[in-house]
Amino acid sequence: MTKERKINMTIEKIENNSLSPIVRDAVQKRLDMLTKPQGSLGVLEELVIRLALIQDSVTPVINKKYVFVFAADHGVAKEGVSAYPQEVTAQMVYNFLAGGAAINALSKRAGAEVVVVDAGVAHDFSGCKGLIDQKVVYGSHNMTESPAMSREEAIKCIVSGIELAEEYEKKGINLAGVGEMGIANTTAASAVTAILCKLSPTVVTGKGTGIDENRLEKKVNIVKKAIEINAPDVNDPLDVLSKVGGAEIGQIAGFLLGCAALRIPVITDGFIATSGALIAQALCPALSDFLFASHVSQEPGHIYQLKKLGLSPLFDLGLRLGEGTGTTIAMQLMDSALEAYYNMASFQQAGVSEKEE
Ligand SMILES: O=C(O)c1ccc[n+]([C@@H]2O[C@H](COP(=O)([O-])O)[C@@H](O)[C@H]2O)c1
Ligand SMILES: Cc1cc2nc[nH]c2cc1C
Repeated sequence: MTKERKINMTIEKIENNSLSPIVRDAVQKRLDMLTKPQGSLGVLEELVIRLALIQDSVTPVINKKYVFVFAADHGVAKEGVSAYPQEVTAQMVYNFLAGGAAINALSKRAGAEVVVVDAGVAHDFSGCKGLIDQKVVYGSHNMTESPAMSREEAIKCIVSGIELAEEYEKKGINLAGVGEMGIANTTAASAVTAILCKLSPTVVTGKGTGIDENRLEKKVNIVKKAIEINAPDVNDPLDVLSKVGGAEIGQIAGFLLGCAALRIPVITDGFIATSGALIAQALCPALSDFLFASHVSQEPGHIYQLKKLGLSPLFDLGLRLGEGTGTTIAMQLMDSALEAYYNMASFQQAGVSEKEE
């Protein structure tokens, strides 16, 4: 099967995944029987309903969670757009594998396994244990000089992401989180967001790992230059991905599509992961039905991305780390929602009087 065919078949599968009104009504009915004023568990009730709809079951299950950290480098790092040097990407990959990063600590609390994916790091990891090798590029090209990737590489990224979701479905995954690592990737995410949300780079570009005002001004100009030079076609998500995206953004987009096709609920993290979601949504608008947003990032463009996706973030904790950190906290909220759904007594069981008409 050609790679294009694989992508199209995945999109068709998502479009054919219906969300059953019968499941929705049954879950709502059960929630309303529990000993609480109707609707009083707020967003937790919505989480139960959405999980049930996605899994197409009135008894949704979350007992096999994974967080996928997609890592890649970006040629545009040469333009001085990040507060940290490019080699930090590979160094952090080793840190993830050794268990020393924030995502390792937080995933443990959430009961999720961390999966580290080399989507396009500019480093040779051969012989490195525990790393999933899906390297499409040794770092992207500097997008102020040429397209970040070729169209073929962008397509390869999407397909690798889809296939990863398929592989983990076989392992029984029933909740996924996506995160990333890549020095300078907020520059790529800003360009993708400016184009797909039709906003100025000035509005969506932020300080990433913590650059000062002076460098922020330069970063905005770099994003503008990359868009000017490459002229990505807003109606062609693969063109946008190849010209101003990056390998981790592309693999995240593919992974989200793969999860949606297989009815695996999936949570997106911060600004970069969500730029992958924008590419995926542009390829398949029905994607959002299968996607959750964990938090709202400090990056100014994140709220616009979430608006475009039609998703409400679950919390705002001032996070701007990435790695999938927000998704682990969202997983715990989902666990709480299901605990209430399965373990509360009904009005009848507890002998509590129901609402007066
Ligand atoms: O998730 C976010 O919203 C987020 C916001 C700012 C920075 N990051 C992380 O910081 C790195 C990119 O920042 P920068 O300044 O190098 O473009 C990359 O590794 C991301 O995981 C992540
Ligand atoms: C240390 C460090 C850790 C990160 N994790 C995600 N992005 C990061 C960027 C830096 C610089």
